Amino acid sequence: MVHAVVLGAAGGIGQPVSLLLKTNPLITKLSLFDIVNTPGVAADLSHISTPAKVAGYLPPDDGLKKALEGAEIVVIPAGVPRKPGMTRDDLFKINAGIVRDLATAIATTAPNAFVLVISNPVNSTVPIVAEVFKKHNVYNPKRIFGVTTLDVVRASTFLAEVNGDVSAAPNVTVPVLGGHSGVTILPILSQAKPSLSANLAQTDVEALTKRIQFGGDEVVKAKDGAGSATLSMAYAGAEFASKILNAVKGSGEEIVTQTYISLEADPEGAKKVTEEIGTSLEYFSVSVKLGPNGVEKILPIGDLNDFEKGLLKAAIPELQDNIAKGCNFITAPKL
Ligand SMILES: NC(=O)C1=CN([C@@H]2O[C@H](COP(=O)(O)OP(=O)(O)OC[C@H]3O[C@@H](n4cnc5c(N)ncnc54)[C@H](O)[C@@H]3O)[C@@H](O)[C@H]2O)C=CC1
Ligand SMILES: O=C([O-])CC(=O)C(=O)O
Repeated sequence: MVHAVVLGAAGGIGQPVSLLLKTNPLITKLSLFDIVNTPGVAADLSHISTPAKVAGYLPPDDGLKKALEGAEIVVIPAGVPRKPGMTRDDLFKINAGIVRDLATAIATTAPNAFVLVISNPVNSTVPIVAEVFKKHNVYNPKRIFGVTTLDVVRASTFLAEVNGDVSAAPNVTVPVLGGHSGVTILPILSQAKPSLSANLAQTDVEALTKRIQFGGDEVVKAKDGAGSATLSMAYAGAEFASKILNAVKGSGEEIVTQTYISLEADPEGAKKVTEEIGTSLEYFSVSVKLGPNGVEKILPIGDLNDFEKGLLKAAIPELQDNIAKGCNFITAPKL
């Protein structure tokens, strides 16, 4: 019996992610909120013969509060996407306020829900959600996640392609750490499983790294003004939600994934990661073990080669700026 909510459910990601959540047998109630079109999306999905009972909500008559009542997992793809020439940080102006307002509603109506933040810039929007929760005295860093699964999905696909066997992609894993924008995305290809093809030259590794870091731009360019990744993001978002739900269910299997979180989620694990990074960062996409309460353990980064150490060093200034910008938006808002 799980009540899942999608905020921004009528959008390019919102619709397909709602579809995929409707097919998750663990979800028994699916509430869809957006500023437009949710009654139609909900009516459409409600004809699918899976357990979840679907309802659509709009802002009038306290729709957001009604959608969130009793929510156990909230997925947030609300906000504007990029157009060619824009960075994710350029979305901050519009999306920061949207995410703040939605986080306020969650903090007051469903403070114990798992919150999965998709809206960009993720490096800043996750700190925004966390600061709003702190303000309402309901902060639990184990339950607030930046969804970076698309980077992980891309890494598997692109590496399988480079290794010459795309069909192997489902069994290829690459930890992707750091953040979710350009140089802050850190694919740790030296830890890929199965390991990189031995005849891959360093120039190929660098090209592959760049492709994973800028995979979002590839889609923005191909869509040519019509938005950014939606379908692959919906797949990734539903995969991540399913990992959380399986961990909550306590299936017994070990669930490890990467996600952008506050390192406060596991102070013991964070100590080691901070030592490995060499700088104290409040938020970082790390490998985590998930459990019934969300983040159970932050896992160490592990060995990096010199190229990866260089990537990590290059990611830190942008991450620091993005984190500070998100936190300050709530703690020191400009008048
Ligand atoms: N984390 C990640 O890996 C990825 C993140 N994204 C981000 O996801 C976000 C959404 O992208 P798309 O779905 O393509 O955009 P979209 O424009 O197609 O959909 C966004 C939806 O949000 C709704 N919305 C706007 N303000 C709202 C509010 N206050 N409350 C509820 N809903 C509201 C809109 O009405 C629209 O339906 C963007 O910020 C994009 O950059 C996109 C791809 C990957
Ligand atoms: O590139 C974008 O703006 C959307 C996104 O985050 C991604 O596809 O990774």
